[in-house]
Amino acid sequence: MSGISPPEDDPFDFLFKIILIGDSNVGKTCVVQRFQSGVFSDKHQNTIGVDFSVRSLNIEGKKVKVQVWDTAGQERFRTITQSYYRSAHGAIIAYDITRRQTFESVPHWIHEVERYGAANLMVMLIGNKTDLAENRQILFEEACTLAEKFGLLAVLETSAKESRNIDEVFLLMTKELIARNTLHFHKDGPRNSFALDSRPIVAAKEPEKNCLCG
Ligand SMILES: Nc1nc2c(ncn2[C@@H]2O[C@H](COP(=O)(O)OP(=O)(O)OP(=O)(O)O)[C@@H](O)[C@H]2O)c(=O)[nH]1
Ligand SMILES: [Mg+2]
Repeated sequence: MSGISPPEDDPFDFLFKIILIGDSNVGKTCVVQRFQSGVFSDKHQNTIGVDFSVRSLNIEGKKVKVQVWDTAGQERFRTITQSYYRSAHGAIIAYDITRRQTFESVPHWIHEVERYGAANLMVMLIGNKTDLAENRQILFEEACTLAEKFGLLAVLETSAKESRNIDEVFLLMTKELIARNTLHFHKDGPRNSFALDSRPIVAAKEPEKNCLCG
């Protein structure tokens, strides 16, 4: 496990904590690495517990700090990972488009989010490994149906290997979090303090974004 403490002189307008969950080996760590440093490594190591990374984005003139909590998919780490749900603002559930079993686990992950996450936690779904399309076992439409059924924000298909849709995932989530004004950075408060707005999040229809959900 590794930790991040933002330096004192690193101001930001928004801070969002996004937890990445899903079965083991779907590519969560590779997605985060691609987002954070633009690299993909075939060298595989299962995540132990939770790994933290951070990236700053500039969105419409606002400095947005995105903390990503990359969790272990393996069952034996479940108790550790569950303890991180509560303070996350967004959750990304990942499955592997070439392994149906990982898609069938998605309702389980949604249940985990409902059980351990905050009431207004924003949830989106990603189907990773689109570079292996010849081995595809889940159609995009199927994922959309599931996302709609559970009222998720969006579905995007990604490839960490070929860098497809990776930034888009985090941008979509972050923009929605800003748009719904869920988090207000208290410039006059203690360093890096924040408060959640009490307004409930209502999923917006955004068919033009190719997500078909909400
Ligand atoms: N072809 C392909 N392989 C990928 C992609 N993303 C990840 N992989 C491979 O899938 C395997 C698992 O990737 P990880 O990122 O470690 O999976 P994880 O979901 O973090 O697994 P846990 O940490 O155990 O939960 C590795 O061998 C990666 O190289 C992708 O987009 N395309
Ligand atoms: Mg991992």
